[in-house]
Amino acid sequence: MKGMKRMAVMTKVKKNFVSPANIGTLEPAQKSKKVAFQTKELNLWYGEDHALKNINLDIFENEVTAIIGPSGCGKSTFIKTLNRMVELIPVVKISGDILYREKSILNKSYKVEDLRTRVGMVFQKPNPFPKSIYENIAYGPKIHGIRNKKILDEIVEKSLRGAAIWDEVKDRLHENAYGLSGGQQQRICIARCLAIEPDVILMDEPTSALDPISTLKIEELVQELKKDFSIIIVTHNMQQAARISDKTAFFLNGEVIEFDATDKIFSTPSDKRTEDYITGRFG
Ligand SMILES: Nc1ncnc2c1ncn2[C@@H]1O[C@H](COP(=O)(O)OP(=O)(O)OP(=O)(O)O)[C@@H](O)[C@H]1O
Repeated sequence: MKGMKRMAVMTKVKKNFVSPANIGTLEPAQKSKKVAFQTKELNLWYGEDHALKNINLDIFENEVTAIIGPSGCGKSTFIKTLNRMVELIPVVKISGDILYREKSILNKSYKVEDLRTRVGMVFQKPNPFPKSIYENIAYGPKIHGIRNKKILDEIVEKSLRGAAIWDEVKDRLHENAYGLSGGQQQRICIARCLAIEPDVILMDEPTSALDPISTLKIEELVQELKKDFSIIIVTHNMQQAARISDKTAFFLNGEVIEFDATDKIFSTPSDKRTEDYITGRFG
């Protein structure tokens, strides 16, 4: 299975947390990184409401990209365009383009099912299925036709290890996931996402419903996961963006005001509006 190596790396959740003082020190490898997503003059309307305006962003692989901005500025809308979830809303109109691994996902011939196996999503509120922990993780692979119990067992273990929750649940795999704490449920949702072996993980405020310790665990996990995945995280928490992201995009009224290395955004932003937002003068 091609995820074996990837999963082996993911089993170690390191504790070498990036402190705000040394964030964003971009390694030389950065220059050779590939672009996972690229949006070109992306516009989106909900009926008459122009929610995204001329968005041009490059999302690099093996990086954490934080999307910040005040409520209603289009952050969730933006990430939901990347897995085409937004098109479930009938009034939505889109112009421009979104390239995933250099192919237009807005092209009618691009199958949304293919996209969703490459681009996983974790939501604000943990949303496990009302099933056992095991079934939550095995669900996606089963849908993709994997029936062999031994292979499913391996995927479940690797995914739970990858989401840094194996040790906590290994003895209760057949208990209902609803019996776990909110923070554990969120890591189950991340494990469920890993089980389909995505390439990109979209996270929409994944820690906003969690206590500080669970939040820290998810933040550490994100740092570990970026070795194998590209992560895009919407957050209202400035410290979180500063702690865990490599790049930050500041959205305001549907526009990207500034997109840069996170240390630059948080130390010397180019735009006064970015500075006002990150220093809490508005939003
Ligand atoms: N399903 C929808 N139908 C119509 N308008 C919508 C819909 N979803 C979002 N909008 C509008 O699009 C704009 C952007 O909303 P979005 O949820 O993307 O913002 P956000 O930055 O994620 O906000 P928050 O931080 O509060 O979650 C808002 O004006 C919102 O009212």
